[in-house]
Amino acid sequence: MDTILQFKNLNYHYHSNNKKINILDNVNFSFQTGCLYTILGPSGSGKTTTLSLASGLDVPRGGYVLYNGRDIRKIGLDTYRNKHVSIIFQSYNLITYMTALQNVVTAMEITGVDVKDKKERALELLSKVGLTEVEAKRKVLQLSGGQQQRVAIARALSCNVDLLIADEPTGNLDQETSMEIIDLFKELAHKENKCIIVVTHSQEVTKQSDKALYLEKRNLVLRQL
Ligand SMILES: Nc1ncnc2c1ncn2[C@@H]1O[C@H](COP(=O)(O)OP(=O)(O)OP(=O)(O)O)[C@@H](O)[C@H]1O
Repeated sequence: MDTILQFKNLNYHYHSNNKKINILDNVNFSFQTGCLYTILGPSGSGKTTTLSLASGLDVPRGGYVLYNGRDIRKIGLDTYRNKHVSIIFQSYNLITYMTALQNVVTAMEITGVDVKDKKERALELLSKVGLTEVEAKRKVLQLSGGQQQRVAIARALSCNVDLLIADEPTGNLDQETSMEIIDLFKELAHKENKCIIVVTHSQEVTKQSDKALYLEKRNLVLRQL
């Protein structure tokens, strides 16, 4: 296991009514490949902020986010988001008038991934996440919530990244389907050496992760599982 993502003296605050509100205060943590992490914490504690910083959607007020030892601002936030990290959302964010297959192929075209036969690669990824070819060729709205989240995961995998970041990926799913999605994340971490970071409110999801982090007093604390 190698360190892929590192928070170094990370600070984040915002101003409200001329008052400085601290969200993250000197956070230091290293995330490794081959590991599924969950981040838990009360509403408003800064979980989404943490994911936004990790995925380069926002920049810290102080400190660094390092990807393979390099400050992501030096890599360039657009390049980082395009080539090194994929984000999975609770609401899937798929293009609903397209098929599952078209969604994955379109993502590959946008990120400019270097694959000869994009359709074949997309079908392979959709099969890996548990969708049949018939399901892959259905419009996404004709798929269940769990199947749509699988499409979102296949899309995230299509740009060959080793770092997947998911914000409440099972928030819209029932318990059984949530566990299936978490099993899939675990498999990707353990068999394909991905680093997967999942924000969740669910204790059940947390129990399935390799390492559980809790946002407490503006810091990330490792919790015993
Ligand atoms: N730039 C900003 N301006 C104003 N408020 C902000 C800003 N950034 C974050 N906040 C506030 O900081 C707090 C932390 O937000 P964040 O969304 O990260 O929390 P969370 O733990 O993900 O919450 P939830 O579980 O409800 O999604 C919230 O109260 C949010 O409104």
